[in-house]
Amino acid sequence: MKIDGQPYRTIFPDADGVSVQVIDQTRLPFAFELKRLGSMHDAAVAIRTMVVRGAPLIGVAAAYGLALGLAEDASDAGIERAVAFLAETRPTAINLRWALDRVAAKLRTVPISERAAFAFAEAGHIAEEDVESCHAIGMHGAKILCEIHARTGRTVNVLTHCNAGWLATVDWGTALAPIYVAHDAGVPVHVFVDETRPRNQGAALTAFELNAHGVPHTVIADNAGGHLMQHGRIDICIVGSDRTTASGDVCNKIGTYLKALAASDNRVPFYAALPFSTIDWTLDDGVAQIPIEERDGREVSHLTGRLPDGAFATIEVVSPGSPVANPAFDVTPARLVTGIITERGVATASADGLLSLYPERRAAA
Ligand SMILES: CSC[C@@H](O)[C@@H](O)C(=O)COP(=O)(O)O
Repeated sequence: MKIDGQPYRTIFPDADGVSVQVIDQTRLPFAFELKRLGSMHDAAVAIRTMVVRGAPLIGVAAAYGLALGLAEDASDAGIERAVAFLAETRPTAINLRWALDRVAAKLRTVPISERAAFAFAEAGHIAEEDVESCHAIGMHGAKILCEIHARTGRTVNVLTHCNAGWLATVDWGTALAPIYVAHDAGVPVHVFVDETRPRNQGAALTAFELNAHGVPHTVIADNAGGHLMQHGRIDICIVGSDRTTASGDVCNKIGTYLKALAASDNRVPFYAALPFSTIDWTLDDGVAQIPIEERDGREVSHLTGRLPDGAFATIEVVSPGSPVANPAFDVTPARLVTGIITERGVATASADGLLSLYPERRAAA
């Protein structure tokens, strides 16, 4: 994706060859700044504080974090310690654990002196694969948008929640990739962007991306989606996922479930777009089994933004002393999901649907 005409990825190796650069997402949309991650500790802090966020991106960041950790201690015990340390930075997105396990498994047969460099290269491979997967998701998902346009003959109105765009991945995005592909192909698309309280990833990040790419969009309060659906103003919902069960339950940013309920009530198709690295084949009941991250209540009680003089400021918005709770994700059961868009195509949200795209998982299932 391009910012002011210059192509960017959200994470890339630094010119020094031993560290990585990331786009600092805590500064967007008001400042576009890069941040250097030079150690495993830097990577862990960046993931925890959401300098980098979005399931596929934190997987890649964790893989680079592991490589940086091995530069300090590449022993078997060092690998285990680094994996445990990075894995607990954010509990819900399975991509993080998946990326760490993939790198760690390959490292076992690599001589200790070569492990850090091997892991750094492997993190790069994961990043490349993510770009390919997300582009393929875009191609498959764009067909659905083209069909809607062909049927209705007018602009396709998409509702999305949180940020599942290129900022949440290495490039392209998941839920937004079909929108970019369709828009670039000349299909008229307009996106209703849920602001996505408490951290406002929709208002800040999705709107920033769509602006940068010239995709028509409108930011709405989180509670507006149901009303728009009742009045026929949404043709399709597309969201991302942080963890998808083998049975097709989709865990995504808090509030996604309510959008799926409204979509079901109004017969609006509801799709989740995700790469294979987001599927947790060990789970079959998302509500019961997926760990939901509980974040700091300050994200609910306070808001950060820009003052008229350009300075960043954090203000309190909740009655002082009132308790707050901040579950960061919720689970949308498969029965509310029309389809799952992956790099291999579109499947029904069910065990059979996912296995039809990933037949190699049949034996394990
Ligand atoms: C392609 S990203 C899918 C999800 O990671 C995205 O929708 C989301 O919920 C991100 O949550 P975040 O808490 O900002 O990391």
